[in-house]
Amino acid sequence: MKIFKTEQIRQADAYTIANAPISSLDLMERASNTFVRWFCNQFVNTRPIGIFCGKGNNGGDGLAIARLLSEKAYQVKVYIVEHSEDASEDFHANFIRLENHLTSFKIHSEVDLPQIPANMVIIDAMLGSGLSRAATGILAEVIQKLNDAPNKIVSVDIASGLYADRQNEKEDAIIKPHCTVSFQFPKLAFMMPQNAEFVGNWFVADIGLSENFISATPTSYFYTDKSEAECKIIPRKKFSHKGTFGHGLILAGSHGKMGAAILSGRACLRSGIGLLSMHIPGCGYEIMQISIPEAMVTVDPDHKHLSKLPQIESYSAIGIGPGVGKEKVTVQLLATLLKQIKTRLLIDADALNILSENPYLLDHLPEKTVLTPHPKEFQRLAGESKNEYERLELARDFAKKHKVIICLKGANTAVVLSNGDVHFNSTGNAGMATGGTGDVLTGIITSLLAQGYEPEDAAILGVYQHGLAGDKASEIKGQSAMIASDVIDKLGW
Ligand SMILES: NC(=O)C1=CN([C@@H]2O[C@H](COP(=O)(O)OP(=O)(O)OC[C@H]3O[C@@H](n4cnc5c(N)ncnc54)[C@H](OP(=O)(O)O)[C@@H]3O)[C@@H](O)[C@H]2O)[C@@H](O)CC1
Ligand SMILES: [K+]
Repeated sequence: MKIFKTEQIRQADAYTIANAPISSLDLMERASNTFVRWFCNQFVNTRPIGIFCGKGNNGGDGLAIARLLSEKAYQVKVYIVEHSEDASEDFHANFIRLENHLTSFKIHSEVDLPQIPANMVIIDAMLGSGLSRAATGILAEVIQKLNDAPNKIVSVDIASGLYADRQNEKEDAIIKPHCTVSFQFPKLAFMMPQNAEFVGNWFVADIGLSENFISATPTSYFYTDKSEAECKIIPRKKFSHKGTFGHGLILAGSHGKMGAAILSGRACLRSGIGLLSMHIPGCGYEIMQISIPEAMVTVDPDHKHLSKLPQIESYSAIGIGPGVGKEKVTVQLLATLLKQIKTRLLIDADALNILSENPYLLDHLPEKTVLTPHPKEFQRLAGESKNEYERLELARDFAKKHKVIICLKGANTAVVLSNGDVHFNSTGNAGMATGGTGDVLTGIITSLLAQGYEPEDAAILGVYQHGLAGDKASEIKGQSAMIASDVIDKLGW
């Protein structure tokens, strides 16, 4: 799914109005109807509803929603926050339509703020994608009051006060909704973990903006949902044999960190690879043979660390990093690998830290190498950033400069391609913030690379499947009890 910036959403809106043809007022009615259908599935009409409207089109949606809900026998109270003398045309039209149904209350200043009954559901329609500056004055006061109340808040399109695609200041007044119903597209702001409390659970309501416009308009931001991920899966043909699905090599482990090697190896095998070899230090030989009988093992001459690159010509993909440490001999091994490798490569964990500490190696990265840093590893690699928007830009620049693919791990892991495109992931949960899940991801993506998936697809699909398996694991174990091995157990598609 594409993610558009505010200006592009406005253009999609205008294009639809001009070409559908549909009037802007009817489009607002359609959007409001879509919202109401969603809302009625969530909340019964015995609960009072309080709708807080601004005076732009977001407020216009609020007024139309108020009328439509009251037609469905909801008890609705409408509050109009008088932040401006002027109102948008469609706000005005809906204000007139509403007058036959309901009286509205105007909020000019603090004294007009209403008492909010404890069971009232709040609909936030004060400011939408037209936010041009931080909410201040009476808007900020209403936002503060609603945030302080224990009531459920549902934001229309986007939380009032939250910029759709740029950074807010720390002190900005922003609604903290339980959920957001966004029209047609998710907003870039929803992808930023720092905004979690200003988004809540979010849903996209299709309001029928022009398909032609959407498909013809380029964007650098995408959201990988189920249908997009499933399209990438290459079906296994009936007459396949193990040679069909590649032979991967994972270089992993050191004394005390053989678990990382085991997790990545198991995940690799559970993700469809034909054959897997593991190159590990001497101390891990028996551990590995017993833990993963399906894997072939080559043993490094060094007992505790990886020091010597094995023969690599026969492999269709190589993954390196989980648990390898940063010993001098391992730095040397990575440098040799980068010189010799002619196949697909993934670099993770300590191997990324080796790159950060030896930046000359960055110039030797093969094109479309997949890097899987968590935020701290990325910071070591590319430098500090003030916020998540800045970090994303840094990742895009880094990916373009070094022609690599970066999976920036976190909630909504961002897969940044070497052309600067960003694919945010839709699966995964906080239960995956536990040791070893990164090693699992290394195994999955190495497996897909070895099977012949293009590196872009391997990264996007691998990240998606990793999160999906995490979601399945959390359903059974719960987020706090699940561990990385549970994620591996739930792999499979
Ligand atoms: N996507 C779609 O196709 C559809 C979108 N629809 C809906 O339209 C919404 C966007 O509407 P919108 O452009 O009128 O913007 P919205 O946020 O309601 O109003 C902003 C108004 O307030 C002002 N203002 C801005 N910041 C301010 C501040 N801090 N404090 C005070 N004032 C501030 C600003 O004027 P300004 O002062 O900047 O000139 C403007 O007058 C969108 O979110 C969705 O709900 C649907 O109806 C149909 C289809
Ligand atoms: K809103």
